[in-house]
Amino acid sequence: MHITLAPMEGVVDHLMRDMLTQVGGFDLCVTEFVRIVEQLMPKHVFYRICPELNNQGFTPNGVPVKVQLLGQHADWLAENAYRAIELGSHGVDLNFGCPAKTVNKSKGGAILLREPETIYKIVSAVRQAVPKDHTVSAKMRLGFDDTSLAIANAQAIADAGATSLVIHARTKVDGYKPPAYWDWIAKIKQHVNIPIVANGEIWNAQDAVNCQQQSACENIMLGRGALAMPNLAQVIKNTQQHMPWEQVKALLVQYSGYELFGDKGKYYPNRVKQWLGYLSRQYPQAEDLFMSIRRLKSADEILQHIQS
Ligand SMILES: Cc1cc2nc3c(=O)[nH]c(=O)nc-3n(C[C@H](O)[C@H](O)[C@H](O)COP(=O)(O)O)c2cc1C
Repeated sequence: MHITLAPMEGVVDHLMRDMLTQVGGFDLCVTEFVRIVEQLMPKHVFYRICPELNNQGFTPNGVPVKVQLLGQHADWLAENAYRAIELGSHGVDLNFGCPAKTVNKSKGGAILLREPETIYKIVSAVRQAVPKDHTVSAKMRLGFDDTSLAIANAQAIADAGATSLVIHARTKVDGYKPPAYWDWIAKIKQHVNIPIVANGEIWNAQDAVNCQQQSACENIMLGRGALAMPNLAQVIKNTQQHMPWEQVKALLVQYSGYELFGDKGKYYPNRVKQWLGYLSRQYPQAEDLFMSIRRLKSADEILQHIQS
């Protein structure tokens, strides 16, 4: 079984990737998306989203990292994909799943699932630009409004030459509301001939087994579940016990003590809060901590509070 750590804008940054891959069980990470407009993005944008590019695209303990791109302009996505590879990304991933209004308004993310032909154009252009020895993967939801184009979109991605496809088994309209429709992935799988990775709503080992069975996929991607239980990949792969709270707290201190964006540090307390929100699903102590820091604004105050 191959387990990928999901891209999660606003919380799965390079430090989170470092911590979770050290805890172990992950074979691949995908970055938060780089939003591509009509330009070749400056190199510093790629290094900011993916500092692992300074380490040949690996996390400190050697797990490969793949840069994710989001946008609607095939040619610009292709140029930027080439740049990501040149800088050291292990393949590139294309985001056809983001539900954010701002992103969808500018025709990026899940809204493209209304237009399989545009998706085909994007994936083909990127495939042509990226050297053959690098993978081009895509990540999609089951659709925007409904599942009527799910198979057409997956076929467009496969026909355009993508190496693999991650399917988050819900439509944009479903949002993040349970359940995830894993059986839909199995349906799609019958119509495409590239490897598929199943994603959505895996919170424990039993969910992983159910997902694998219903989706007919061996390989999975973990997002919120891995934030709620930092050793979830190990629980699933190597039947580890759940990580005790004391260990989780040590990771929290590490994460909280890190000035992620330097002078743009205002983003950083939000990341800690967001992570605590996910941890609250598994650890009551996290919920208490979240309640006590939720009004705090500065990184220092939050760190002191978490350490106390
Ligand atoms: C806060 C948040 C940010 C996300 N950011 C991204 C992103 O940048 N790119 C992407 O493809 N998916 C993104 N996703 C979707 C996740 O990668 C994943 O598909 C989704 O959370 C379902 O998996 P899960 O149930 O394991 O969390 C995001 C999800 C959340 C909750």
